[in-house]
Amino acid sequence: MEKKPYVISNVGMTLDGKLATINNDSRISCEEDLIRVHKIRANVDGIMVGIGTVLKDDPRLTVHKIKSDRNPVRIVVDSKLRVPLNARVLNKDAKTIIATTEDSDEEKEKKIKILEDMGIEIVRCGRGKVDLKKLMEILYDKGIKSILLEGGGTLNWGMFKEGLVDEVSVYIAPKIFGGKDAPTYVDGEGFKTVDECVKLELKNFYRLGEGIVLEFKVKK
Ligand SMILES: NC(=O)C1=CN([C@@H]2O[C@H](COP(=O)(O)OP(=O)(O)OC[C@H]3O[C@@H](n4cnc5c(N)ncnc54)[C@H](O)[C@@H]3O)[C@@H](O)[C@H]2O)C=CC1
Ligand SMILES: Nc1nc(O)c(N)c(N[C@@H]2O[C@H](COP(=O)(O)O)[C@@H](O)[C@H]2O)n1
Repeated sequence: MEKKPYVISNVGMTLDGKLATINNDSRISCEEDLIRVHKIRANVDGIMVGIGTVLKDDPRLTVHKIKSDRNPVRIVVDSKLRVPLNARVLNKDAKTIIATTEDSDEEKEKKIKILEDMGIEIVRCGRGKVDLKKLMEILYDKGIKSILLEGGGTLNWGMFKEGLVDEVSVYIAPKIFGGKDAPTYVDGEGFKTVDECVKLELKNFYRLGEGIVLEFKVKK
């Protein structure tokens, strides 16, 4: 696939690979790591999350831990258009694109109109769930050449499965959350065999605050 943004997947996870506790407490990264993430945010064209993350964390998705004169475009992948109208990701601090499906009903069309009146751009691709490959092409054509993918586990799975991630950086905190239903770095259905899995090449690792950062390139 030629026309796609360069995608960096980043999370803060526990040693057991969790993104949050079973009660959705996702405070994993130390302050030093959040500053590292905001340095990446300041250098990409877009920050992308799934609607699950918006509903659970109500993130701002701006550069607010370091000084920066620009905010990337915020991209929310939201098949059923569940985004609350008072979500912080819809505020005026940065441009926001909501990616949803081409499926249509009266209620959805009404909500699209409200969101567009609020200045939110709506991109429609796919049926049932957002077609992530098509979305990448559309975003590239809009000038978004690099994206920081910030989860959660369901969207991460979709992006890895489609081969759309180029680089991985993870912060591993010295914590163990446990819980088979706690969100992990990559959820979804999972690959059935080792042959199918995503293969990575370790590029760098270092101590940061109380934890460790690992950086990989995705083998294509
Ligand atoms: N520690 C960390 O670094 C982070 C933690 N989190 C945590 O992750 C959890 C949220 O994760 P999830 O519930 O998995 O939600 P998610 O943020 O991955 O969003 C999933 C949603 O994405 C949408 N979607 C549309 N098309 C899709 C496609 N083709 N493939 C995949 N998804 C598609 C669907 O509407 C789906 O419900 C929260 O507990 C949050 O706190 C989230 C981000 C980072
Ligand atoms: N890197 C990282 N470490 C953690 O411990 C986290 N919980 C997250 N969460 C991601 O950051 C978003 C919050 O962004 P704002 O500070 O509100 O701008 C959250 O929605 C997750 O995508 N990340």
